Amino acid sequence: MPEFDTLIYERPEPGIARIWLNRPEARNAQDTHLLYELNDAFDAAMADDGVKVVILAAKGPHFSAGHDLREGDHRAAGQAHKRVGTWNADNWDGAEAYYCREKEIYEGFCRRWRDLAKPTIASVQGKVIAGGLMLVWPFDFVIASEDATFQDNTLYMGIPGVEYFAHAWELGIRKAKEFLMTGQPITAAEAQAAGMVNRVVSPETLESETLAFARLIADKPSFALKLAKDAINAAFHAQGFENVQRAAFNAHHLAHTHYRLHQDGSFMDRAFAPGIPAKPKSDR
Ligand SMILES: C/C=C/C(=O)SCCNC(=O)CCNC(=O)[C@H](O)C(C)(C)COP(=O)(O)OP(=O)(O)OC[C@H]1O[C@@H](n2cnc3c(N)ncnc32)[C@H](O)[C@@H]1OP(=O)(O)O
Repeated sequence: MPEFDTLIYERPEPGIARIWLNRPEARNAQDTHLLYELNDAFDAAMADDGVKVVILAAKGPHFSAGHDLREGDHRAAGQAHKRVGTWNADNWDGAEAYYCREKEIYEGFCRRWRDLAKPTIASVQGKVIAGGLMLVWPFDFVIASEDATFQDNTLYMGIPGVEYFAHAWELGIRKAKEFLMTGQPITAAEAQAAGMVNRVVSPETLESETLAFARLIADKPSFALKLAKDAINAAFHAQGFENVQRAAFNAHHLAHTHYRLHQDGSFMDRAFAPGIPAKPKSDR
């Protein structure tokens, strides 16, 4: 099995791969290393002909607390990975490198994961906050425990939503506006009613119910699964998701730049508005 620092990769049953986010001590906050490892883990599952469906689950009480707010040095993190493809990853004096880094590890990975060639299932408990949504929304199915809540609190930071801007597709236009502009969490039951979650199960049965759901997928022919997924994902394109995503990502970075300019003029590593504490709480 592939080995990772921040993930556990396993094959619990024939046809099924399961990736665990494994930073419970940081509530599965996503640092750069975790995101690149997660991308590599999905690659491993795609390359394995024995895998027909992939589960993304999380260790600990909460699925994900979003971006790692302690990873202050984006410059070092970006340069350490240096996969920022066709963009200039070194120009940190303006907006370019910051934009390009987020384009790759947030928007880019999410769009890629949404279109992975095999079906994917997010298995979710506890809190899913801001960037945590980007480890749920790109995947084909969401099985949520009754205690799961979902929240985009980025407006508190002066940012108009997480980088993967699927709110309207996940919740519908009116609920998406409420979700985004009030910044309040919604429950698993509310998320299911809005169409964002497939099934809500008890915390005790989340793992077994997710596996049972995965079996329903894994007993189908892999090529038919691939074709079905691609056909339904074509709806994103037909509905203009790509254009909305581009516009929203650019607005996201306009907001980053706005707040950086409004602080003390030092550019990088001050992504968040004054008043957001080093360890923000979701109710702020
Ligand atoms: C565009 C922006 C996108 C984003 O995603 S920005 C990030 C948005 N996320 C948040 O605002 C969530 C912040 N975290 C919380 O609100 C809480 O945490 C939780 C509700 C998720 C969990 O609360 P509890 O179970 O009481 O744990 P705890 O004592 O607050 O945290 C345990 C350890 O986890 C670290 N941690 C939590 N969230 C993050 C994070 N987002 N980035 C980095 N570390 C995080 C803490 O610092 C602490 O660590 P230590 O035990 O060493 O003090």
